[in-house]
Amino acid sequence: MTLKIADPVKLDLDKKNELFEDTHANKVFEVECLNLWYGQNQALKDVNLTINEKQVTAIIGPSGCGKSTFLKTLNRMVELTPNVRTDGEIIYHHVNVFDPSVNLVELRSAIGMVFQNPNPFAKSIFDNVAFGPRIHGVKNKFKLREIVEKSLKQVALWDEVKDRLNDNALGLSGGQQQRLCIARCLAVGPEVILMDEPTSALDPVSTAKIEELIGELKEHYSIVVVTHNMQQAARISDNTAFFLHGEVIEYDRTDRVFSLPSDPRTKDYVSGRFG
Ligand SMILES: Nc1ncnc2c1ncn2[C@@H]1O[C@H](COP(=O)(O)OP(=O)(O)OP(=O)(O)O)[C@@H](O)[C@H]1O
Repeated sequence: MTLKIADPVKLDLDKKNELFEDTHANKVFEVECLNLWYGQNQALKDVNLTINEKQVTAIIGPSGCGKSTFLKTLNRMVELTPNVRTDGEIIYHHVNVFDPSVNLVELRSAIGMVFQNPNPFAKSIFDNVAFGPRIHGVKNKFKLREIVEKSLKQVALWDEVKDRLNDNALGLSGGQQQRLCIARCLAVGPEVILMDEPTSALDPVSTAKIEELIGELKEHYSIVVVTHNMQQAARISDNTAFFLHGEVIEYDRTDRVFSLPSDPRTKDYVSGRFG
């Protein structure tokens, strides 16, 4: 783990967050000078950070600090909100995601998203998982069945639902519905999974299962997770970014953010003094 400058002794602490870089990890995103406005309201301010491949990156911070906005900007879902304006760059595979040539359907398949409240479609368990592949033109029923089985196995739901794949997904428990939504996301073969408070609507047992699943998924996927739960961030993430009023105050290895934060505002937040 090194910083991107030659002489750490001369490190300007204000710049440290922007320069944190794990030189052993490949980058999946390089976010540079990202600003975002909803109408007149600036929600992201000069965000600079790199997100590592096949690691879990946690985004923490008090309500309204821009966590969800940042997450939804990574696959441009934020643009579904009217009057959004951005500047800066998000480099993903050497391409700026804001480039007009970027195909948004492809971008959002490669960078999938799981939301706070499980949101399965009012369709069968099978059809929920097969939905994305069908949109992408997979028609062969054996191929679809293979994708559905693989995706449900990846989220450890297969054994619980294999005998009732035609039942309505809304009959599943909240925790099962959330695992189904993750399976639905995996079925289109993403590289990155964005999770917006994926366990905040779940009971402790279901939460533990999702946390365990996140630990397994990072072997194959890069995961960015917004969480209000600092213990959760500490348990599941490799790196943590602390946002405040739309700015990244601190970004570092999770153990350092929680045990040796460099900014007093991070220290106050992680020790529960505000937020
Ligand atoms: N659709 C929207 N239209 C206008 N302003 C918005 C919209 N969504 C968010 N904002 C504003 O952008 C800022 C950041 O909001 P955001 O939802 O990203 O914060 P957050 O950190 O995810 O909050 P929370 O933890 O409460 O979910 C806030 O000032 C919020 O009011």
